Amino acid sequence: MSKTQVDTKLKLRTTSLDVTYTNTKTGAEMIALSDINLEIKEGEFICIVGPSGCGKSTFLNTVAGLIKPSRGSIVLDDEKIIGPGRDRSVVFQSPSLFPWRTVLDNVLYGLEIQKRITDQTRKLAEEYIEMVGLKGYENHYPHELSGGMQQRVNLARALTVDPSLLLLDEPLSALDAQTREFMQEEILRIWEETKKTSIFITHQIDEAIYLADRIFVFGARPGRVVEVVEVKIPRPRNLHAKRDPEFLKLMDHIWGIIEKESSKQGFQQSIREEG
Ligand SMILES: Nc1ncnc2c1ncn2[C@@H]1O[C@H](COP(=O)(O)OP(=O)(O)OP(=O)(O)O)[C@@H](O)[C@H]1O
Repeated sequence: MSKTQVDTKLKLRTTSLDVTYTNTKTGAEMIALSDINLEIKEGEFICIVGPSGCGKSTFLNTVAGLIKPSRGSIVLDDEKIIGPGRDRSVVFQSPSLFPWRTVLDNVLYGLEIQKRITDQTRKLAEEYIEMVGLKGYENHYPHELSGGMQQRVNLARALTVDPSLLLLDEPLSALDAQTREFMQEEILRIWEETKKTSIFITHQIDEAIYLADRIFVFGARPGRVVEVVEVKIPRPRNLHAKRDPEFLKLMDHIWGIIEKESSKQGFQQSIREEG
């Protein structure tokens, strides 16, 4: 899907969003997110980057409905988010598959708990298994699959329930570098096919630029959006896009922001090493 084909319908809006964690023993409060005001359009692929501990996962989990905001609101498809819902699927870093279930039964799990297994949804599950490149593995068990294949099963499970919004929290970070690059291409291909609005957290700036329409760069303590970077590299993209001069310019720009934020907050670790 080219940039111009992205529907302009508003998908998600956060308004004055704050999240504060309270230490249950001491009662001490820690502001994890402060005044997040964002808009995401239907069909957009959004990446979130930022220094470690800046609240990326907290943001995703709040959109997932797993964390309650201490102030502000999140509206998805014109409805305020008040808890988890079937309109959102989350893919975490580790595949979290049931070892005693086959690939097909793992993919069907989401539909099963939503009591939506029919001949039609079963067919849909099979189609997603094919889309993620696992046709022929339907009756295999997780231990018979590589890490990359397991994460594909996870992705197929998340897509099969047909969520309105796909939330991905560092889904590729457990993979080796080569598999990760391959999976980045696969994720783009699947996104081009499904056009699912997606929010994807990563520590790798190049991964964010490669995948995203826009990148939300978070700053730390308290977590907030310091810049929204638009990626104008044309789609469809392939790995050659990583050598595009615009790509390298964006890399430098985003590194600059993150390093500045990290040093402001006294983060001594090299963020470059993480990427
Ligand atoms: N359940 C919790 N209770 C208290 N503090 C928490 C809790 N979860 C996260 N935090 C704190 O909130 C801040 C933001 O954490 P979060 O995991 O959202 O950051 P992150 O940007 O996703 O980090 P990373 O990049 O290292 O995964 C951190 O200081 C973290 O220690």
